[in-house]
Amino acid sequence: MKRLWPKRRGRPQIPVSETEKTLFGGALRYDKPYVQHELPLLRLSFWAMARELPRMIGLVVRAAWAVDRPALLAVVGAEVGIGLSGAFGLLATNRVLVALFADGPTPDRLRQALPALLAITVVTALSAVLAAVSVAAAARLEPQVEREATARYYRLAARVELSALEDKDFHRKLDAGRFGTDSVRRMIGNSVAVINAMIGLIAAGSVLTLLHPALLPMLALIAAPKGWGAVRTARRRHESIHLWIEHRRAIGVLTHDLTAQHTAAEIRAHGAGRLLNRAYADMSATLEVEQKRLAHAKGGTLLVASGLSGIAALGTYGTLWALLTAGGMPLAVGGTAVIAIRTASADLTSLVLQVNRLYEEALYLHDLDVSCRESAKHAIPAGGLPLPEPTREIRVERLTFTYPGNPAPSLEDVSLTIPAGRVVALVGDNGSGKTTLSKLVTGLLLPTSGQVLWDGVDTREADRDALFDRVAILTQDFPHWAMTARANIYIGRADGVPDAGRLDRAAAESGADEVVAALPHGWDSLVIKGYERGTQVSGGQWQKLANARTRYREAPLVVVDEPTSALDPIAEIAAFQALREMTADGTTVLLITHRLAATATADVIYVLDEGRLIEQGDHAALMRLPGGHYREMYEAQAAQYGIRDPASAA
Ligand SMILES: Nc1ncnc2c1ncn2[C@@H]1O[C@H](COP(=O)(O)OP(=O)(O)OP(=O)(O)O)[C@@H](O)[C@H]1O
Repeated sequence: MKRLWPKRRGRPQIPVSETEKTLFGGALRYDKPYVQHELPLLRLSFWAMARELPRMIGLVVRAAWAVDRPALLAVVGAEVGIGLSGAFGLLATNRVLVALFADGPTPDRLRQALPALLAITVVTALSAVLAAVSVAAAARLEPQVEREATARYYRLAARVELSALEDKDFHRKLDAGRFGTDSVRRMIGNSVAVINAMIGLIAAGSVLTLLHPALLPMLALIAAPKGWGAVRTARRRHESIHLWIEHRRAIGVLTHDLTAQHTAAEIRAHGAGRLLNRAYADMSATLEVEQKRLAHAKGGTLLVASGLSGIAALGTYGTLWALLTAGGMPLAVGGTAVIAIRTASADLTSLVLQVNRLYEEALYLHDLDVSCRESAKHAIPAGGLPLPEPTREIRVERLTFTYPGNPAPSLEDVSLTIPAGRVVALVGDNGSGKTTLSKLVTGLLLPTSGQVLWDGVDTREADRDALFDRVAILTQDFPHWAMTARANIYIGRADGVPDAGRLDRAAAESGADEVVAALPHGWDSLVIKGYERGTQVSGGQWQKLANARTRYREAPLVVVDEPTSALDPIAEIAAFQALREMTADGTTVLLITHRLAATATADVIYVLDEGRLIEQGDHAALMRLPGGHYREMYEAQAAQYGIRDPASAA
């Protein structure tokens, strides 16, 4: 059968159905980091894999040692015990056979065999107890190792600089790490199986060598084809999974859309459901062909492996026969040898399989390691210069910022001042740099050149945690936390003690109180559908909850990016009025909006265009600028309502 994945010649193409071409413009390829593992894994020879074995087991042992030494020692101790019991059991079996095949009356021979039989019973029972100890200790280790690895990964990920997250390469590495957290757990089971098979093999091999030195190479001949078959089948399966993974994903995307809520209307009214169902039938038929191919290939490989193994077994048993008939080996020893050969060949096959799996998991574990190291390298530093209390002004000086990988800067040579206790508005066309500027002001991004100074303290050198503590943000795409309405507000100051009075105030000021009053379980309602106490809230209601969250933070600088985009006209007017009122206690409001009626009352308005600051002043001053961009934008909006601003008449 034609290889789908020719050795060392890159990635072949799988058939692309008409459906995929129509719906996805071709095969749906993952942009995921684990694709990078396909080739190294498949190119690695079995022997290279075996050489890697100690390092891989070392990784797991170190992780386990760090979280639960007693459990690790219990697993290792039990596995060694099981191996030794196996060897002892084989020797005892030999004794039994020697006694049974000896001359003399049967009752005497049985009496002779009795001590060895009792020893076998004890050893078998001990082995069972040790196996239970190993399973229990491994089960205790697995979740701990996984938890520790996962917690470390997410702890580090949550501290990464925002600019690093914008870097595609870093993001890939970070993303790849997620798959490694599962691998650590799975590697414990694999490592235990590898240790178990190795000890069993050494024990059976030693006993065989003791019985007759010619038997050990025979054993290798029996086991080798089975090992080859196992690796070949596993590798072929692995190739297939990676090669077809996007295809399966595409099928998943289709079937998910068929039952999703947000597609339900068009699935029915536009007939999209018929198209998706046809697409499912088409794509799953292609996949079925691959599954059949795999099954045939597996059958063929198993047949060849079993045939070769059978020939080797025939040779081995022939040798045994020759040794027995030539009188070079007693019959009892021959019997023990047969048992030892069967045990050892099962251990060898299992060893090959488990090493194969271990290697695959180790690749993902390596990703986790890289991801954690890179995250630590790009972490927001702890500590730094303290900020004067209270903040009087934030100054932006000759600020330029370029996103990683972007050819041009998103902000260029921008200088402006944000005085405390004022409403400062940022306006400009889409993509002019307003959101980016707000992220630099709040220390979420650091300048490429120039500086942002909080009362003279550069955000690069400031204690960033202290800086974040003074900021509340409401982004355009604010998070819809899948929690209760109450938790959606409390998370606004997640490290503080929940304060019910503050929550009530924030809710009243933002209109969230009315939203919550209408929810079936009030503040305890889950604002996600599909769960008990769950309910769906509208876009505008979400925005009120998010507004409340920002207010609950009670931070001296509030940055709001299109805070009213989903609100009805009355709620919008109230929201802008409430923002204005926030300045009464000295809070600074940095307002980003395209609703220019709202910026008319701002103390200062900065107009950005293609990353540059082009105009500044209050509404009246900007409306007096002939041919000004602000004036042009304002008049365009006002014209929709047939309004003429008195300031522009000047
Ligand atoms: N994460 C990012 N990675 C790369 N480029 C970005 C990123 N975010 C924004 N940009 C680019 O930076 C420029 C400024 O974007 P920004 O979001 O700051 O504009 P904006 O004025 O807030 O736009 P809008 O009014 O549409 O919200 C745009 O050209 C945008 O494509």
